[in-house]
Amino acid sequence: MTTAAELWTRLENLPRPTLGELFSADRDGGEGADEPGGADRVAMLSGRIELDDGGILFDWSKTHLDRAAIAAFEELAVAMDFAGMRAKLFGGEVVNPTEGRAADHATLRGTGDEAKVEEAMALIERMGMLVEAIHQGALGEVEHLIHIGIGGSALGPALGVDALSRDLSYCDVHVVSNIDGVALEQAFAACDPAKTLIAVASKTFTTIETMTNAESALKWLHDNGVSDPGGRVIALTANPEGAVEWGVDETRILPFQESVGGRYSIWSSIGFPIAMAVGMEDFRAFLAGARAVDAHFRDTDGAANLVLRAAFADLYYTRVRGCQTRAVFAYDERLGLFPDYLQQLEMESNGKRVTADMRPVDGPTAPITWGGVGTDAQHAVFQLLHQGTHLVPVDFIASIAPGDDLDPAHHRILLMNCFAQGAALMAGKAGEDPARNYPGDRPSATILCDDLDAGALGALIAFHEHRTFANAVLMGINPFDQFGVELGKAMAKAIEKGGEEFDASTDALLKTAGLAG
Ligand SMILES: O=P(O)(O)OC[C@H]1O[C@](O)(CO)[C@@H](O)[C@@H]1O
Repeated sequence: MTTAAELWTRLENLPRPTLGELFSADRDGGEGADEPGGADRVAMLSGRIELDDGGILFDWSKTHLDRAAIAAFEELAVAMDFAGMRAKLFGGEVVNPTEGRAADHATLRGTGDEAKVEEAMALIERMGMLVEAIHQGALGEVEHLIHIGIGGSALGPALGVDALSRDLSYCDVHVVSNIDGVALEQAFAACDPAKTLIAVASKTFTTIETMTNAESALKWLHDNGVSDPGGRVIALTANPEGAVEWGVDETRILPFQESVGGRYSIWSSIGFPIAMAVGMEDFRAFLAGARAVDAHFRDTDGAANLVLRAAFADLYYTRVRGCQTRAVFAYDERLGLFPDYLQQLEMESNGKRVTADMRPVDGPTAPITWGGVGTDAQHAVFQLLHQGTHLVPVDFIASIAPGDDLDPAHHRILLMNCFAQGAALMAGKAGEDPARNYPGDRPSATILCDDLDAGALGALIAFHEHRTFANAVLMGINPFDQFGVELGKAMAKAIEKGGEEFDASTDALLKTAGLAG
C-alpha cells in the first residue's frame, strides 16, 4: 500500500491547473483528458444533504480539487484508516487517546452506540421537561436568562440563540463569558432580577471565569431583593457533584456525559439556553439536522462524502499550497457568530504539533480560521482576498430563503453579492495597470441552505464537526484534547498565588499594574 508520505509527495507534484483551466470544457489531451469542465465539473463537485425540511447544497467546484488530487486524497484516507477511525468514533470507542476517552457528541443527536444514545436521549428528555416546566411558569415569571459559561460552554449557545431566536423568543437570553465584569454588568442592565434565571454552564464546573461570574450573578440577585438567589440557578455540567458542592439543588442540575468535549457540547444540556429561547420543538429539529449529516458522513465513502471532500480541499490548501488561513463569510446576519464558533472548533481541535501517537507532525496542521459576515466584510477585508499576496481559501455560507420580511430586494442583493464574490475571486481581471489587476484563480466553496432554520443550523454545525474530525484523521492527530490551553491557566494561577518570579517583562507589567506581591 502507498504510504501517507508518498501520497503527500504525489499531491505536491501533481500538475496545478488554474480554476479557469479546470472549468474550461474543452480541456483535453494529456492527463486532463477525462477531467470534466463547466457544468460537468459543477455536477462532480457539488452535492446536497437532504434534511427533514429542505436541504443544503455544498458546492466545492471553485476549488482546485481535480480527479488526480481526489484520487490521491482517497488513497490517503485509506492509508490513514479513515474508515476505521470513523467507525470508532460512531462506535463509542476511544478516539481521544491522550485522555483515554470516546467522543460521544453524535450520540446526543441519536447517532451511534445504542446504549449511549439511549442514555443521551434520557438526559435530553430531562432537559426538555425542565425547559417546558419553566415555560409553563414552574419557576414563576421568567423573562430573562443569563447564561454564564466560556469557550465551548458559551460559543455554541450564543450562536444558537442569535441564529434561531430572532423571529420569536420565549425568553430573552444573554450569554456572558468574559471575566471582564463589563460583560456581566451589561447583562444585568438588560434584565429584571425578579424575572431572571441564571444558567451556570461548565463541563468541569471549575473554570475560574465562569465560577467568578456565577458568584457575582448570585450576589446581584441577592442585592436586588431576590430572596432565594440559589433557587434561580440551573447548572449545566458533566460534574454534577461539583455543582451540588457549589450549592445547586439536584433538581436543577442538567448533567451531560464526560465523553462529550466542551466544543462539541452544544447538543447536550449546554444547549439549554437555545431550548429556553426557541422551545424544545425547534431544539429537536436542530438535533435532527445534525443527525442527517451524521448519516451522510457515516454512510458515504470516498469523495462522494461531502464532509470528507471538504477536508480534502482544506488539506490541499494547507499542506500543498501552504495557505496559513481559511476564511468563512456568512452572507446571513443570523450567522454572525459562526466564524467565532468555528474558531474554537477548528483551532482548539486541530491546532496541534504532535500526532496521535506522539510523533512530530509531518506538515502544517489547522490553518487560522477567520471570517465575518457579508456584505459587511466586502467593504473591509476583501481587498486582501482579491489582490493581496496571501492565498486564502474562502467558504461562503448563505440561505436561499430570506431571514427578513422587508422588500425582497435586500435578500436578492445579499445573495447576488455572495455569488459575485466567488466568481470574481476565481475569474480575476486583467487591469490597465498593475494596481487594477486582479490575478484571480482564488478558491472558494459555497454552502447554500434552502432556509436557515433550526435543522439547517444543526446540519451546518455537525458538518463542521465532522470536517474537523476528517482533517484530523488525515493528518494523524487527535482533535479531542486541548492541552495547549493549560499552561497559560497555570501561570495565571501562579501569579494570583504570588511569590513566584517570572521573566523581567512580565514582572515589570505586574508591578506597573499593582499586581506584584
Ligand atoms: O466548560 P468548562 O469546563 O468551563 O470549560 C470551558 C472551556 O475551557 C476550555 O477547556 C479551554 O480552556 C475549553 O475546551 C472549554 O470549552
